[in-house]
Amino acid sequence: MVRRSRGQSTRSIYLGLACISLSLHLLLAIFCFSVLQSACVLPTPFSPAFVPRTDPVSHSSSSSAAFSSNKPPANSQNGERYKSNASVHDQKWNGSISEATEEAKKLLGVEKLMKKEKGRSKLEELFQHPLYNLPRPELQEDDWLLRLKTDAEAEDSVGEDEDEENSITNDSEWQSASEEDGYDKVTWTRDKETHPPWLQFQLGISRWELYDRNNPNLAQLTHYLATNRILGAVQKTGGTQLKLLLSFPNYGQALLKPMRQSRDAETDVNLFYFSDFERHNAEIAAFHLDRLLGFNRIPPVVGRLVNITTEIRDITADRKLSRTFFTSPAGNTCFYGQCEYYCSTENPVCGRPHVLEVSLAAMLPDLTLAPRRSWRSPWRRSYSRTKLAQWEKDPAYCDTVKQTPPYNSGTRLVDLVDMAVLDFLMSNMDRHHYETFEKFGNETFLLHLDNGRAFGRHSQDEPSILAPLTQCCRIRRSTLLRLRLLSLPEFRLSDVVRESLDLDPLGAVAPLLSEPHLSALDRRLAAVLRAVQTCQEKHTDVIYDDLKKHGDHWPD
Ligand SMILES: Nc1ncnc2c1ncn2[C@@H]1O[C@H](COP(=O)(O)OP(=O)(O)OP(=O)(O)O)[C@@H](O)[C@H]1O
Ligand SMILES: [Mn+2]
Repeated sequence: MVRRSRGQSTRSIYLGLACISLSLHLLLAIFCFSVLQSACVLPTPFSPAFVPRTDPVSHSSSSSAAFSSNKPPANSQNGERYKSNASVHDQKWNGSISEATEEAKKLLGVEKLMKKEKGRSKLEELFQHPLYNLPRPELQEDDWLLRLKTDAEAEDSVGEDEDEENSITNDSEWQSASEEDGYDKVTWTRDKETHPPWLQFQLGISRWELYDRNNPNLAQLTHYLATNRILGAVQKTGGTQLKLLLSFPNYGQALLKPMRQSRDAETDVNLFYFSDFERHNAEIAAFHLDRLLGFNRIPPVVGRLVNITTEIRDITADRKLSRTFFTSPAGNTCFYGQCEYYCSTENPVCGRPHVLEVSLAAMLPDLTLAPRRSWRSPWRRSYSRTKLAQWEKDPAYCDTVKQTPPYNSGTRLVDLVDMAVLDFLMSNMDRHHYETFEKFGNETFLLHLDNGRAFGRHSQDEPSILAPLTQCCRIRRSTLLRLRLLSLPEFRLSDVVRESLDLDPLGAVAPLLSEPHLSALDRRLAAVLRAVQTCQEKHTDVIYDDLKKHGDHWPD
């Protein structure tokens, strides 16, 4: 009797355990199902991991959409996307849990997305910070570099265009060219919406910056540079190294710099700064870094894979360039062009066998429309193997500079310091000149053009690049506060640069900056902050307070 009841109770314990185990499994299954499902519906075009990382060229459209995204992921547009994707997956995953798991495993980058969800996007958070959204002064008419002529002006000026500097006559000038083979028919009107991205970019240049980071045109511009058909390619004159000017069917142009050495090759220690090769990835990374520092003073640059046989050799009308093409012993198409440095058979630019990585920079308006002034940098190096420049010998050099126009008034000196900070972070020793738009006189930003010799070495820093800061002990408050922000773990400079560069089409081929270069950025940022600290210990007027007009709630 006792044995039977004991047998019964053992059976009910087993039954109970089986029930508990079953419900636990069920719970686990429900939990897994919900986690996997949310991992699959999270991707939006704002997330670079959403993009298959095997086809860099075709993925550029979504990646450049991500480019301009400064909005939080939880905006209404994404909310809508979330809903519709969820319902698709509800239908799809009516099958068993194991099927669902398999489906989930197949998805690329799920793990990365889940991490990202947990960690949020540092880049998006950075661009939402008040220091990146300072109220801008209302722009007056003469604060824009270019403007479209009114109908009346356009009619008056037929045949006498020289009268009107800085104005574009709209479509009439382009009509004749559109008859040429390959160009698009011009359908632009005075309405901004009808303008191709390159024209919107040029019309958006103001006295204070090259572009507005929040303008959606920026993404369209980089997308079009990365994907548009190449109609023409000629050598670009000016400067010392090989570069090409590409033309597109919508009349846009781009400045091409080719990959000349492996991305991770550190500059040879025995090469002078003025003998180093230029790097295509440095041009791309410099644009991203400048944007992350809140400067917006480098024309947008994007990476692209080009077929040098079909997209350059076969279409170029530049005889001097086409004569330099050859097939290497390894069967790769190569060319070397004509220029002062490294344009010889011994230093060819080669495809694999035809494909070459390049950087493409959006072109500034033609010099006839928007003339620029080139300024010799007071901290220019000697470009000699033996001589030192004056600033390298005289510790009080800045006292002289401070008294010399245009550095004796306005913001020119702190503009130079901004440029020195950018250059120190990326170790660019080649800033011999800088340019400004003539129209804006001395009250304007400095163009940070030509960054090809940056990011040459990661294992070493070059303190002399910071001379404008260490010798003048002056820095804009907004710059300093942004630098401090970028030194915090939640916005760490290396992390936001990595995330930003991941959005470039070439980021899918290999990281545009290797990890040692990224950590060098953090190390150098700490050095800049230490230099400011040292200045503050000796001087009281280190900070140029450009934030006063925005209220006094900023920390010191
Ligand atoms: N995005 C651009 N749009 C229009 N013009 C540009 C652009 N970038 C550069 N330039 C012009 O082309 C010239 C040459 O470009 P860059 O300085 O990059 O070439 P480089 O061969 O590296 O020159 P250098 O030998 O002087 O270092 C620049 O001085 C500048 O005036
Ligand atoms: Mn250069």
